[in-house]
Amino acid sequence: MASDKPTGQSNQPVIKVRGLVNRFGAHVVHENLDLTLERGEILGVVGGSGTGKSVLLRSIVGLKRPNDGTVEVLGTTLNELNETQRSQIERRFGVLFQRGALFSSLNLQENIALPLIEHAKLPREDAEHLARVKLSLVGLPPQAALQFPESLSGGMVKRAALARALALDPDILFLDEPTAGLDPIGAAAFDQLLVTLRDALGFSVFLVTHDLDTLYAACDRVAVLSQKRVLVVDIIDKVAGTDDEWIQDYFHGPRGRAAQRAHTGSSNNANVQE
Ligand SMILES: Nc1ncnc2c1ncn2[C@@H]1O[C@H](COP(=O)(O)OP(=O)(O)OP(=O)(O)O)[C@@H](O)[C@H]1O
Repeated sequence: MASDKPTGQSNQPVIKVRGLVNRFGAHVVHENLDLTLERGEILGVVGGSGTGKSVLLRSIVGLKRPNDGTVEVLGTTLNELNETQRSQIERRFGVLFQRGALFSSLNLQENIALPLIEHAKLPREDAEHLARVKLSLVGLPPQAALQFPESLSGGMVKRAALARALALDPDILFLDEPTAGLDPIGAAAFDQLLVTLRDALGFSVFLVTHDLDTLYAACDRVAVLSQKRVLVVDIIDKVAGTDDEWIQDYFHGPRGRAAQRAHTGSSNNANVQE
């Protein structure tokens, strides 16, 4: 289970989604969806394929305009903002998408320096120096700075993409399937890195995942998307106990049981005997 949350400057939630509606033509993806991300927490967002996890993430970061409802971020309601105000808020986000994280024609140092040059207007030399600091923060060796994405393993690419998402010291980190495509050891190392960085830097995390190990290892709370809304959001043990077919299959199928055993260090039999 993740370690204790760091104490934030305020107890206000960092994201408040209320009454969210998203549609594509006649297809309703979200209907009156409510969700809150508390300051300093890692919130895992799960649900069956097509339940709208990515659309929810995109609605919050401003890539999809909701059809109705409000998204409040860091105390500000997004749909009341003009373009300049919106881009100021968006600078406080770090986003790591499943695909297309890095530019293949730039080495890692240049990739991570880019937002620092474009948004923070740093001179190239300073930006690249900071980029090397970020790369070491995510556990990459100094020589990785001059390597190109295609020469790296999947795990190194994810770390580099995380370094880029952290370039502007975000308040909120959005991750879409960060451990997809990683082997179990690489995925576990990424989960641990995420918790360590959150503890050290104090950001809040909105994490879309299918990875049960990530839910157990890194998330403070878990939100389940189903029936066009958030069906339940709570600590993982309570979510796993919810009376719902998808939740029971997901958390108590063979993979769910294995993930639970790996993270509690006890078997279900031991629990039954208690
Ligand atoms: N740009 C779009 N145009 C039309 N329909 C879309 C668009 N983006 C998403 N959808 C639809 O919205 C629904 C939710 O998509 P979304 O990608 O958010 O699901 P998801 O829960 O992230 O799924 P998965 O776990 O498979 O990644 C799907 O039915 C999808 O086809």
